[in-house]
Amino acid sequence: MTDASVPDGEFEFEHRPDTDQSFENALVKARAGDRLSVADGIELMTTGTDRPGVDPVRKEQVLEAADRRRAEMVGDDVTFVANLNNNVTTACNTGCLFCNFKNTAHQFETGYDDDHTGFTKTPAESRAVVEDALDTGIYEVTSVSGLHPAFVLNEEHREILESYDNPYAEVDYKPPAAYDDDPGTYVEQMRAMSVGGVHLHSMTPEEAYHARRGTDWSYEDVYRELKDAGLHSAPGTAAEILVPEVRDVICPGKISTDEWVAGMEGAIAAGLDVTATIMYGHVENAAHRVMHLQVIRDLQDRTGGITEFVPLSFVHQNTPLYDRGLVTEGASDAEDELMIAVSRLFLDNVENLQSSWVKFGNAKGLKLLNCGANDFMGTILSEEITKRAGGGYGEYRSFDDYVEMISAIGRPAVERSTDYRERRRLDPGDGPHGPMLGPRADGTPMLSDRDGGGEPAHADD
Ligand SMILES: C[S@@+](CC[C@H](N)C(=O)[O-])C[C@H]1O[C@@H](n2cnc3c(N)ncnc32)[C@H](O)[C@@H]1O
Ligand SMILES: Nc1c(NC[C@H](O)[C@H](O)[C@H](O)CO)[nH]c(=O)[nH]c1=O
Ligand SMILES: N[C@@H](Cc1ccc(O)cc1)C(=O)O
Ligand code: SF4
Repeated sequence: MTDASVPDGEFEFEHRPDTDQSFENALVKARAGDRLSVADGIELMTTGTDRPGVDPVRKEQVLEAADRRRAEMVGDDVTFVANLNNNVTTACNTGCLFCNFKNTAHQFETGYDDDHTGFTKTPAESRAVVEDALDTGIYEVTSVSGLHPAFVLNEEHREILESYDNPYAEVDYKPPAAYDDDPGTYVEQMRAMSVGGVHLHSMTPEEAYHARRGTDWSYEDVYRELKDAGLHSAPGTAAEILVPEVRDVICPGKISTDEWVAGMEGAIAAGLDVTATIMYGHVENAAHRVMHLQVIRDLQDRTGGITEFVPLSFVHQNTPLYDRGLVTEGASDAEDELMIAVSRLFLDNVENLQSSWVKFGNAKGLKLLNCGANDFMGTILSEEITKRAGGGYGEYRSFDDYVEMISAIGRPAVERSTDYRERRRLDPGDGPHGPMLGPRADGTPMLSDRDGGGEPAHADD
């Protein structure tokens, strides 16, 4: 398999999917549950490096092996969480070429005239959003945001940044007075969102980097302070592809692979669970995907702190990568299936593998639950990242949608906590369904008057 979405001859990567392993050997190891090498993983991801394109028979063999491994590792339950996404701000100067979530920060400055689609919430506004959602029964709030130049960890951090001669140029800092809306400090946002016993899942390694920029503070210290302010676990986005030659193309302004790993280790050392992600289907090839999986597996060997792995399929429509002709499309169905399957087979130390209905839609999202995935994400209630990138699968799934879809593939539907330790099996014959694990949840359907977003909630759509 080549990197199909890349226009011919565009990138001369050092790492290419050629190996000295054979597909058959790799498949034998995968079926036996032996630990796979990167060369093995590349064979499975490509269905053989000795032939062009995906071989449909071999692909089915890989998917079947992964589905079996899923059943052995975690059983048949399909889990999901009652959660809310709350993005604090879209202001960001990092300039990732795959991202249309952000708006450059100067557009938020007082006196900027042209219209823009961005927003910044004060801590009080964030709290109000979480408060409302708590009444619907959510267990978790997930909060990921742009790196607003006025955002700082705490007042001590602000003083340090203000002591620079030219803080905007040197450490991407401008005081709140320069902007229409003030995000406050990260600590204030954590305090605001961790209201009423909700589980707060926030602060990606990229955001943690921003929360310590211009200081010599460790990631562990920063995450400890955030934890004291109410943070419970950290999302492992900003991972994208953890191979430098790919980051150089798609996100040259972002933290490096090593920095991402250091951030995750800091969060885990501070006592937080973390998730891990890969964002694939753009300029990278199958070798990069498997190299990324090895970074994750090594991190998990050292820490055991990763609760789930989330393959995020690149949504290309409204992104600079697409506009500039650097990619022509996202991943194919076969690439999505193999990404999930090889993640299950390669990551022998990560229990939970998420199928993201936001990225894949219902039909493919369900299919992937038979290719190695065991988790079907969360209700989320609102979504900005995929929507702004041009994705059309909506912003919400109800518990009834979940039970209907998961039952349709013959699997038990299970409400979970963020850390997967609390679980509640739902009885398909006993609807209407609502959450029970959240601090204010009592089984009432979350938003009974809303539909499932951008597409009907049928397993066969
Ligand atoms: C939008 S950022 C917000 C948090 C923070 N700024 C960061 O970079 O971690 C969260 C993640 O969304 C994902 N993302 C952004 N644009 C995407 C796209 N077009 N398709 C798929 N995933 C995307 C990336 O994996 C990114 O790390
Ligand atoms: N895959 C996507 C997620 N996943 C995160 C989950 O919703 C949940 O927060 C996590 O499993 C921890 O419990 N969130 C998105 O907004 N978009 C996705 O594509
Ligand atoms: N916010 C990310 C997805 C995500 C969030 C939290 C996680 O723990 C994992 C993945 C996106 O939509 O692209
Ligand atoms: S992915 Fe995150 S860091 Fe990169 S531009 Fe988007 S919001 Fe900013």
